[in-house]
Amino acid sequence: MVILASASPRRRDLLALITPEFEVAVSGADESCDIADPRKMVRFLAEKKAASVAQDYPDETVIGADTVVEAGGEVFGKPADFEDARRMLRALSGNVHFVHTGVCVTCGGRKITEAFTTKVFFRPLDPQEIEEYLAQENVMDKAGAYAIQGSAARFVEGIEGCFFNVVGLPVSGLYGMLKKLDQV
Ligand SMILES: Cc1cn([C@H]2C[C@H](O)[C@@H](COP(=O)(O)OP(=O)(O)OP(=O)(O)O)O2)c(=O)[nH]c1=O
Repeated sequence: MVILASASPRRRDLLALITPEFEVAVSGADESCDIADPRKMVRFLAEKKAASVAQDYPDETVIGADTVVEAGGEVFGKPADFEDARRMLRALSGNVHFVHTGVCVTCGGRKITEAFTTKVFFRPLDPQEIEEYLAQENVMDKAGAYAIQGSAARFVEGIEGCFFNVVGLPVSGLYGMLKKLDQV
């Protein structure tokens, strides 16, 4: 059985594109981390989430993931509050940023961890549209304070890399990891 160690409804929908049958177990792992390098950070946190659920399901295939946004040398997780969200969107406006998702799959003592990166180009946003967007969409549970799958789509001029990685789970990358472990 495959177990998704995640409370994210987006990750649930994306994993369903790979396998129709899986269970969800929410990881109690705390997400604090003092690693500065974002790709190392997301790998570490993905491993932590998978490991905390694998304790209860040692013989199952457990998937953990973590997503952050890297912009101009800063790393953005989920915003702490509205002001933080505003600050993130202002930093992303008219700039290129990177979305990194770490994925860890554990399976009966075996473990694979990878980081996937997508480059995202935002057009310049005026302060009013940032306010309108923040009033309209719940961004508090989104890394970088936006959802590419929602109305922030209109901010995005283009991407390089996996779209689904930005939404929280690199579908083809995860498929490859599960295949290596003979789980698909
Ligand atoms: C950039 C971006 C992020 N996100 C989401 C994906 C992740 O759910 C979230 C980043 O937070 P995470 O801490 O990676 O994940 P989570 O807390 O939602 O879920 P869990 O730890 O239980 O697995 O941001 C989008 O949905 N769309 C986007 O465009």
